[in-house]
Amino acid sequence: MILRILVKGGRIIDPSSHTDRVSDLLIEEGFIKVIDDNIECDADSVIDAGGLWIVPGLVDMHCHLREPGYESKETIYTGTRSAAAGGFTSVACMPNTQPPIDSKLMVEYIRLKAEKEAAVKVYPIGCITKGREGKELAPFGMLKEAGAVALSDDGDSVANSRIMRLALQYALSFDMPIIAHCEDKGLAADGVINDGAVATRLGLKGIPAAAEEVIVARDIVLAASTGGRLHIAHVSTAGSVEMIRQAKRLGINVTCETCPHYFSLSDEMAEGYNTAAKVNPPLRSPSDVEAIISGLKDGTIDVIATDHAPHDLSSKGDDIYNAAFGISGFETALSVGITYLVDTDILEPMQFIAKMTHVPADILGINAGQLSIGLPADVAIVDPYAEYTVDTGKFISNGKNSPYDGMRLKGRVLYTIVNGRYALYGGQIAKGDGNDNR
Ligand SMILES: NC(=O)N[C@@H](CC(=O)O)C(=O)O
Repeated sequence: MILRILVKGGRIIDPSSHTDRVSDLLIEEGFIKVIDDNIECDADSVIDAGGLWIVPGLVDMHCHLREPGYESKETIYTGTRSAAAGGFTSVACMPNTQPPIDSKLMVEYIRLKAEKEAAVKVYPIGCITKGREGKELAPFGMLKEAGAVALSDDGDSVANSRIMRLALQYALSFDMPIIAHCEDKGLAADGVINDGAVATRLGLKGIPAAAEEVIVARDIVLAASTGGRLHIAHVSTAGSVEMIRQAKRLGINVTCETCPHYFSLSDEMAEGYNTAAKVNPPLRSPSDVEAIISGLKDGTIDVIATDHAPHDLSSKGDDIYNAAFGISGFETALSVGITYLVDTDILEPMQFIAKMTHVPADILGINAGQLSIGLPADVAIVDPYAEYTVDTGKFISNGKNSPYDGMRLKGRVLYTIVNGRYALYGGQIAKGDGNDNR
């Protein structure tokens, strides 16, 4: 096992300490030991990081690892290796598994399985309601005690406003955020792509922006009246961004995330009845994409999360009506951000990295997303200039469902270090104890 890793001459970007400078970083026995210019010492592994970014291991507050219940789509083993390939060192997984994560036992199951098999740190998110049925609150206190970091019925809204109100109130006692999937099922009906010109041209049933926005509005009202901690998941429309902007101005306790596909792709991707572009909420119009970008720029949108939603080939198929919603997102998230936000000068590297590191970590209340002396060494080393063509056949994830397949993107993760051990080395998933393939 490697005890010392010395990273030489990289651009250290640590938004939590407002650091952006070229320096060396020394990792010893799992922890960040020194960050300084010209560290001279013997090390078991030395990385020449000239021209590379050294960033805190990325934190994803919204992903689907599919275990238990949907192991043909993904497992904790494959999903966390896919996360490592994308530079993530901490991921929070959604509870829409089978059975759902709505009890102490289920949270413990995920944590034990992760302890044995995961390549990165896994933080379970518990259900808001028992069985995700929207009827009765799950036991928040027990979920928290077992290690759940947030609550969500993701995949569905809590349709009953009274239950949602109770959830926001009750979660306050445990200081847990409620992560809201905002979708009015009556309005979304059996739509498959965004309701708009593209849906009309293709003759497909649309999901209107209002399906998201009416629930965003409701949940903001409920957060205002309860003081509860509301985090709105996968924001996709201009109307949602504007409401959240106003809510923040009014001092309402709300944060939100968007996903790489909502700032880089529009509903035009559905052309050719492309099932890889079918996702919930759907890819929206170009003007929504613009609004998401301005929300990221002015800070209305706090977090970039992947909503990594892997599916097997048979769940996607060719029939857009029957295909499952979801995009396999871990392995393209960072490069989509570099290509569409940093390279285009919309965000500074520091602003961009903040939304994928300490900001989601702070919302979840986990000790991650920063490069500080004495903290566990969770680090990603990235070549921000490397261009490549996405080939989903090469994804580590079992989910090959990505609309970026064949696209040119910029930015590659070369090394991912978790607790001072390599999970990714030279772009390859590490074997054995994490340091065997050096
Ligand atoms: N985001 C998606 O398109 N899919 C999610 C669930 C969901 O949020 O609908 C999934 O679990 O596959």
